[in-house]
Amino acid sequence: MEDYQKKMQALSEIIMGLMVTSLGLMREDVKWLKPNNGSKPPQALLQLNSYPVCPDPSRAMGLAPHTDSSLLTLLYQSNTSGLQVLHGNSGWVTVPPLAGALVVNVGDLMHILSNGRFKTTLHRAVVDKAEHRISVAFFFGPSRDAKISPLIKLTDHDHPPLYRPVTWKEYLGVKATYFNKALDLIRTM
Ligand SMILES: O=C(O)CCC(=O)C(=O)O
Ligand SMILES: [Fe+2]
Repeated sequence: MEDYQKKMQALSEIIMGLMVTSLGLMREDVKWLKPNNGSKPPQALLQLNSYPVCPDPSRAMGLAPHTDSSLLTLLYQSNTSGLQVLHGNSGWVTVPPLAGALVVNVGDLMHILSNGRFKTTLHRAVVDKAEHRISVAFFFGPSRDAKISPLIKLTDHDHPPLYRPVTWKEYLGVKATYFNKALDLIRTM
């Protein structure tokens, strides 16, 4: 488990770097991503999900629709389908498990950091009538003291910052109270 977490941490940092550079920025524009001069390293949480067999899946939900509060989430799912994402006019779309593949979910903090360029993903988990399903979610977030706000280089007169600065801890508090309305609550305009 420890080894898994270390590998997920390293992979998250690589994906995070690629996402930042895809916005035309440098990794250095996100100070806490490459900790030096005493700044704390990025944090993460591992969550193990277990969905028992359900005789009538139409009458139960494994995990209610939500967005993750992380920057990004690396999700391993066993070979039973269950994860669904809300996709425009298509409604809930199943993300089938692929052997050897992980699902990468954009979380709320990435939405904030990118000033809405990367959209947080609304998703849910449904249950199966024949198979017990498990999934392992690795939530990657910023260092404890980092205030996450839209990256300054992504904002200008025409693109003002849409969100106020928050730490991960503060944001989790807002989320615990307001759930799927949390992102709207820290919106500045
Ligand atoms: O089990 C799944 O596929 C989804 C899990 C999930 O969304 C979560 O742990 O936040
Ligand atoms: Fe999730």
